[in-house]
Order: sequence, then C-alpha cells, then structure tokens
Amino acid sequence: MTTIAIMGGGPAGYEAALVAVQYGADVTLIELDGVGGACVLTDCVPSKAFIASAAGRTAVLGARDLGLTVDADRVSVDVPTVNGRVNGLALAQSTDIRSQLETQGITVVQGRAAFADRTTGLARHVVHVEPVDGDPFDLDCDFVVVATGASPRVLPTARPDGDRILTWRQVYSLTELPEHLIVVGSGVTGAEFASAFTEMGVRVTLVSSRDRVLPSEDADAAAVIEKVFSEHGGELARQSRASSVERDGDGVVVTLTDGRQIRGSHALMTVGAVPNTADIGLDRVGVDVNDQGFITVDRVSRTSAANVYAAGDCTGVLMLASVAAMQGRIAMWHALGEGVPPLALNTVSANVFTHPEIATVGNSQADAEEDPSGLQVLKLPLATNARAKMHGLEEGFVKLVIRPTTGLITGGVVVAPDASELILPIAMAVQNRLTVRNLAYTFSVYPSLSGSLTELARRLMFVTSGQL
Ligand SMILES: Cc1cc2nc3c(=O)[nH]c(=O)nc-3n(C[C@H](O)[C@H](O)[C@H](O)COP(=O)(O)OP(=O)(O)OC[C@H]3O[C@@H](n4cnc5c(N)ncnc54)[C@H](O)[C@@H]3O)c2cc1C
Ligand SMILES: NC(=O)c1ccc[n+]([C@@H]2O[C@H](COP(=O)([O-])OP(=O)(O)OC[C@H]3O[C@@H](n4cnc5c(N)ncnc54)[C@H](O)[C@@H]3O)[C@@H](O)[C@H]2O)c1
Repeated sequence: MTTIAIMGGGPAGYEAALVAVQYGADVTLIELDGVGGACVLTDCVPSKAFIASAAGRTAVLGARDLGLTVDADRVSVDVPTVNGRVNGLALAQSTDIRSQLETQGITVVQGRAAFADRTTGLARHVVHVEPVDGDPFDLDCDFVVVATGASPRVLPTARPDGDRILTWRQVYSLTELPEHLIVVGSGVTGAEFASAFTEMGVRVTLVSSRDRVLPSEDADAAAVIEKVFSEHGGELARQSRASSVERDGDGVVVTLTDGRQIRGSHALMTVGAVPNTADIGLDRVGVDVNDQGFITVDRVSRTSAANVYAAGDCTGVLMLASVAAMQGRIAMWHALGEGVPPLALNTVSANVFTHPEIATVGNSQADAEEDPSGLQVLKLPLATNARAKMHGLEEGFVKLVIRPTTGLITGGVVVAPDASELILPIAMAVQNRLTVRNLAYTFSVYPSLSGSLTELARRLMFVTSGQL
C-alpha cells in the first residue's frame, strides 16, 4: 500500500488527503493546531464571518434608504458576541472537516511534522512526528506533501503584543471596538479589515505604502472601495510606509519612514505573510526554496526532491484557499498516476470581501493595456440597473475583457455587494472559452444584477470585429 504523509491540515493538506485516500493510499495528516488549518481557524473563515457581522450593521442602517425607520443610536456591535460567533463557527468548521477525514479512513495526528531523512536524494522519506499528546514517532513514506502554510509577517520594529498592536489572527480576542484603528498595509487583508471596521462604526486610518488601496487589484475597483471607505469615515494615508509601531500609554503611535506620526488606540498589522518552511528539515531532503523561503514547485506541485510535493501558501504561488486546495489535489493525482492537467492560474476567480466586494477572474484591464490590439475592455456601471436601484445601490460595475477578433471572454471584474456570487458566469465563460455572443444570448432573470452582465455582452457584440 502506498504510504503518504501530509504536513499541515489546511485546504492544501486536507484536500490532498481526501484525494489520496480515494486511491487506496495509507494517509497520515499531521496538523499542529487544528484541522482546516489557518484558513479555517484564524484567516479566511473567521475574517469572512466577522465581515458578515459588519455587513449586517450596514444593511440595518441602510434600511433607512428603503423607507424603514431605524434608530441609528440603538444599532450597536456586541463585540464579545460577534467574536464568540466567529470563533465558534471556525471551530465547528474544523470539527466537520476532521470528522470527514476520519470517516474516509485518514489518520489525523495533532502535532508537529518535519523531515528526518538520514541521507539526501532518496526516493523514500522519513517524517518525524511529535504529537501534542503521545510519544514521537517516525513515518516511512512513499510520498510526502508539504502544506504548512504561512504566518503573519512581523516587522522587527512593530512587534504585536496581542493587546494594542495586533496581527490579523488576534482581532477575535478583542472585547470592545477600537476607538481609532490604524491598519498598516493596504493589500487584501488590510483592505478587508479596514472596510469591516468602518462598517462597524470604528474610526479607521489605513496606511498604504502606495498611492492607492489594493495596489494589485483593478484600479477602477480600488477607486470605488476608496470612495465608500471615505464615505464611512475611513482615512487613507497614501505613500505612507510604517517604520515602527509602538505602544504609547493606552494607545499606539505609528511612525512613518518620512517622520510623520499617526496616533490611534490600536494598530492592526497586515504587511504580508511569511512561509512556514524554516524548521521542517527541507534541507535534509533537498527541497529548494526561493529567497523568501517559499518552496519552489512546478505546475503539478512537484518540488526539487523526488516524491516530495508542496501545495498552498508555503509555495507562494497564489495565496488563496481555492488554489491551495487545487495544488493539493493535483499533487496527489500526479503522484498516484492520474493524468492531470497542470495548475492553470488564468482561470482562478478571486474575491476581495470589502464593501462592496471586488471579484475578478482571468485577464485584467492592466493586461489589456499591455496588449491593446489583442484584448478589449468594456465596463458597465450598475447605477442604471433596475435591481440596483431597488436596493439603493449606487456604486459598483461589471467589466469584461475579451479578444475582439474572436469574441472570446478572457476575464472580468464585478464590483457589487455579492460580487463573489456574480463572478461565476464570467469564470464559466473564461474556463469554457465562451464568447460574448454566448453570454449575450443567455437569459438572465429580470430584474437582477446579473442582467448587467448579459447587457454588457450585448454591447460588446458591436465592438468586436464582425467575425462573431
Ligand atoms: C485574513 C485572511 C483572509 C483570507 N481570506 C481568504 C478568502 O476569503 N478566500 C481565499 O481563497 N483565501 C483567503 N485567504 C488565504 C487563505 O487563507 C490561504 O490561501 C489558505 O489558508 C492556504 O491554505 P494552506 O493549506 O496552504 O495553509 P493553512 O491554511 O495556513 O494551513 C497550514 C497548516 O499547517 C500547519 N503546520 C505548519 N507547520 C506545521 C508542521 N511542522 N507540522 C504540522 N503542521 C504544520 C499550520 O498549523 C496550519 O494550520 C485569506 C488569508 C488571510 C490572511
Ligand atoms: N479574500 C481573499 O481571498 C484574501 C483575503 C486576505 C488575504 N488573501 C491572500 O493572502 C495573501 C496575503 O495578502 P495580504 O494583504 O496579507 O499581504 P500582501 O503582501 O498582499 O499585502 C501587504 C501590503 O502591505 C504593504 N506593506 C508592507 N510593509 C509595509 C509597511 N512597513 N508600511 C505600510 N505598508 C506596508 C505592502 O506594500 C503590501 O501592499 C494574498 O495573496 C491575498 O490574496 C486573500
């Protein structure tokens, strides 16, 4: 029987385990904290549950625009209840995944795993396991999957104390809302928390090292987020790189590289993530890492060492739960002899859970600007959509990227409250090589926000080159 050890029980690890066991392998999954990994326990799942509470407050207050009487002073956030719900939901999800794994026959060990090979270059590997309760033991394996994830990056001059200077994993132990939260770092994590805390009525300053929020996202989408953020009272400190964050009595002071200082009650550090690859014995097996410590993998998740695969955030390929899970599955399909298509990043859909949300898939407007003869972009604001008017939506848009010569849809952006749900038709089109004509001829419900997608496709039929 093929013996497989999986280090780490996040989406990369547990999805790899579920595939391996289907092929009759003897699978042991070793997870330090809890099954589901950081994704379920501290990162993706809790943050989205927290954001759901923030969005609930916005929805209640927004009901005034729909003719309902709401006493704004009586809409308050019960922080211990919100965080209790968040933490309880994460634990429940972890328990569900663990029981699914065990029902399928996967051995789950809570503990730390590391390579213990005595010689580099062998095809079989030894994984040393130190369970949290029980004696250490070694596993002799045909294949190993490294899926150890990543951790918040800590600046030496801004050490989190869990009280006033927080990582994103420490937000859920707050017992009351910050008076003035300074969010340092305006990537996806920073933007999501800045948006959620403003929705909860907190004064937020977002420190961005660039001249805009979400530097890697669609510029039009980021502009909408900035506008809504400032309407909710948020302040954006542009071109501002934090050089240190220190306690100052009951508050914090963030010092910027140009000497300016921003004072607040709390600081939330969202300055990126570092891979958990330092102390797992990768050098004993000859697994290459890049200069930031991320494991180098190919598109079927192979590392530089024979029969060692790696998946998820520890590879830094695209730090999304969906990509981690797919890398884990691909690793096991490949190892166990299944013909598998390599990972294709041009079809990945992703969502930023700000208010409103930003969902993207495939080619971006930046791609189109680099290739103006090959790609064309059209944007349609939602403001004229009947359903948007009914719900009082004034912001947001849909955008499609197409190949004008063929009409193929190669990418898109949706900015809307439920963009994460609305992106699927575009993702289907990109994945299945559909054209604007295919989308234009599709019935959408009237009235619906998705009606703007079919309308945009109809408009695009007239900017394509006549071959449709
Ligand atoms: C705030 C935040 C919100 C996010 N929201 C989203 C989202 O909405 N959608 C999305 O797609 N992605 C989201 N992400 C990204 C997503 O959480 C990650 O891409 C995902 O967790 C990666 O999964 P993974 O399996 O690689 O690692 P993880 O989920 O980090 O799991 C790795 C596990 O390995 C364990 N481990 C580490 N070392 C060892 C060892 N030596 N032995 C045993 N176990 C070990 C760790 O304890 C950890 O539990 C978010 C990230 C953050 C920070
Ligand atoms: N909804 C989602 O899918 C979701 C949510 C959160 C995170 N993620 C993923 O997790 C990964 C990490 O995202 P992230 O936002 O945590 O990290 P990131 O590395 O993407 O962004 C960190 C930001 O902090 C800035 N920064 C660094 N040092 C700074 C300093 N001293 N002062 C001010 N700014 C500074 C960087 O310039 C960067 O813009 C991403 O790949 C992201 O896609 C996904």
